[in-house]
Amino acid sequence: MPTTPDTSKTMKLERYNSYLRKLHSTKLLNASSKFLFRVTLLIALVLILFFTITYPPLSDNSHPYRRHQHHSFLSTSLFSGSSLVGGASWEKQVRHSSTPRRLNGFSVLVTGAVGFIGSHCSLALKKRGDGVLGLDNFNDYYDPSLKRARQNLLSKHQIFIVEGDLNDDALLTKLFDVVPFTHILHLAAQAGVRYAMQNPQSYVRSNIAGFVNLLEVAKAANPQPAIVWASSSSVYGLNTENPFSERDRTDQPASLYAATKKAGEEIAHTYNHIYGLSLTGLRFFTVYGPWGRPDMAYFFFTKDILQGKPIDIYKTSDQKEVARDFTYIDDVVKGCLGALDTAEKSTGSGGKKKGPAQLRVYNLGNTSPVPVGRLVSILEGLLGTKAKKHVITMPRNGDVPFTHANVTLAYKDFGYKPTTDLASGLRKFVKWYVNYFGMEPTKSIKGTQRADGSS
Ligand SMILES: O=C(O)[C@H]1O[C@H](OP(=O)(O)OP(=O)(O)OC[C@H]2O[C@@H](n3ccc(=O)[nH]c3=O)[C@H](O)[C@@H]2O)[C@H](O)[C@@H](O)[C@@H]1O
Repeated sequence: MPTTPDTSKTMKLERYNSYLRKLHSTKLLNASSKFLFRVTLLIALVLILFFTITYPPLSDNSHPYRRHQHHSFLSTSLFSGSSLVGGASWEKQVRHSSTPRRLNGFSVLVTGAVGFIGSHCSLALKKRGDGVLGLDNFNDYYDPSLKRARQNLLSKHQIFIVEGDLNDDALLTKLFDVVPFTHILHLAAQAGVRYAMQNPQSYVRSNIAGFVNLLEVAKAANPQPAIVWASSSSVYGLNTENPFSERDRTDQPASLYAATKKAGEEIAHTYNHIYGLSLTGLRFFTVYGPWGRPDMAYFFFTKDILQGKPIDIYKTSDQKEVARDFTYIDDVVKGCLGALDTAEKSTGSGGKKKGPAQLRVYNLGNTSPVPVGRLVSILEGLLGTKAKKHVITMPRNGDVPFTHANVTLAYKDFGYKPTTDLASGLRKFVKWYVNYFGMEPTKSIKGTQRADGSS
C-alpha cells in the first residue's frame, strides 16, 4: 500500500512563511499608510492655512477685516470704508435694525442708505415701524462727511448701516442669510448727469454691475424680496413729448448716466421675466431738499452765491431757458413708500420662477417745470444776496433742455400727489443749509432747523 508522504512539516513551514509574508506586507502597508496619512495631513494644513488667510470666515469675530480685500477687480475703487463684518454682535445689530416694530411691518434693505433720498426714506420707514437695514459704500463722489452726518442721524433712530459695496456678493449673500428681507429699496447708484463724462466706468460699476449683483442675490434668496429701485427722468433723453409719460420712448439717452439707468430698466425686465422678481422702477425728477446732494445745481448755486462766486446758468442753443421739474424730497419719499406698499410679492424662490410677477415703472416728478433762472431768483431772495450770473449755452455734457413729469400712473396706483412748490421746498433747504454749515440765517430764512430736517 503506498504510503502517504508526511507533508505536515512542509505545510507548517509554508504556513509560517506565509505568516511572515503577511506580517511583512502589513508592516509595509502600515508604514506606507502612515506616510500617506502624514502627507495628506500636511497638505490639508497648508490648504486650511491658505484659505484662512485668503478668505477669512464672515462670522469669525476674531478676524475683523475689510470686507472687500479679496474681491474682484470691481472692488478696488468701489470700497472706501473699513466695515468690520461678521460675528455675533454684528449679526445682532443687523437683525435688530431689520426687525419691524409694527404688525405686518416690512423688513427693508435700503441700499445707498446714507445718500440723500436713501437717508430720508430710511427714516420715514423706521418712523412708521418698519425694519430698516442700510447698506452704503460711503464713496467720495461728494464729501463723505455729509454721508457720515446722515449716518449719525440714522443711528439715532436705531438704523444700522453696513459699510459695503453692491458688488460684494459675499456680503450681500451674508445679509440675506441673516435677515429674510421682505423688500429692497435700491437707491445706491453713481448719480449725476455730467460727471459721467469724467468717470464713465463708475456708472457701469454701480448702476449696471452692482445692480445685477444685487438682483442675483435677491433672485437666489428665499423668500425673494420685492424690489423698488431708483431709475431717473433722464431716461427720457431727447424725448420731445410734453409732459413725459411712462409710455413715451426712452431709447435716446443723452448721457451715459441715462443710458445706465435705462439699461437698469431692461435688466429689471429680464430678472422679472426669468426669476419672478417683483420690480418697480421709479423715475425721479431732479429731487432736492434738506440733506441734499452737493453736486446738484441748487446746492452748489447756494454755496457759490453765499461765497460771492459766479454761477453758470445754462440756456439752450436756440436761446431758450433750460427747465427742470424740481421735486421736493418729502413728496418723493411718499412716492417711494407708496411704491413699497403696493409692491406685490416676488413669485420665485431659490432662483426658480413660480409664476408671473409684478413689473412696474413710474414717474415721480412735481408736474410743474421751472426754468433754472427762476430757481436762481428764488435762491437770491432766500439768501438775501444777488448771484453773479453767467448765462451760457448749455455745453454738450449730457444735459437735456427740459423735464416735465406726468404722474397720473403713480397717482392712480398709490395716490402719489406732489404738494411742495419750488419756493417752499427751497426755503426748507436753505434753512437746513445755513444750520448745517453753521451760518447766520439772513432775515428771510429766519427760524430754526432741527437735525432731522423738520422745522
Ligand atoms: O432727475 C433726474 O433724472 C436727475 O436729476 C439730477 O440731474 P439734473 O436734472 O441735471 O440736476 P442738476 O445737475 O441739479 O441740474 C439742474 C439744472 O441746472 C442746470 N445747470 C446745472 C449746472 C450748472 O452749472 N448750470 C446749470 O444751469 C442743468 O442744466 C439743469 O437744468 C440728478 O443729478 C440726477 O442724478 C438725476 O437722475
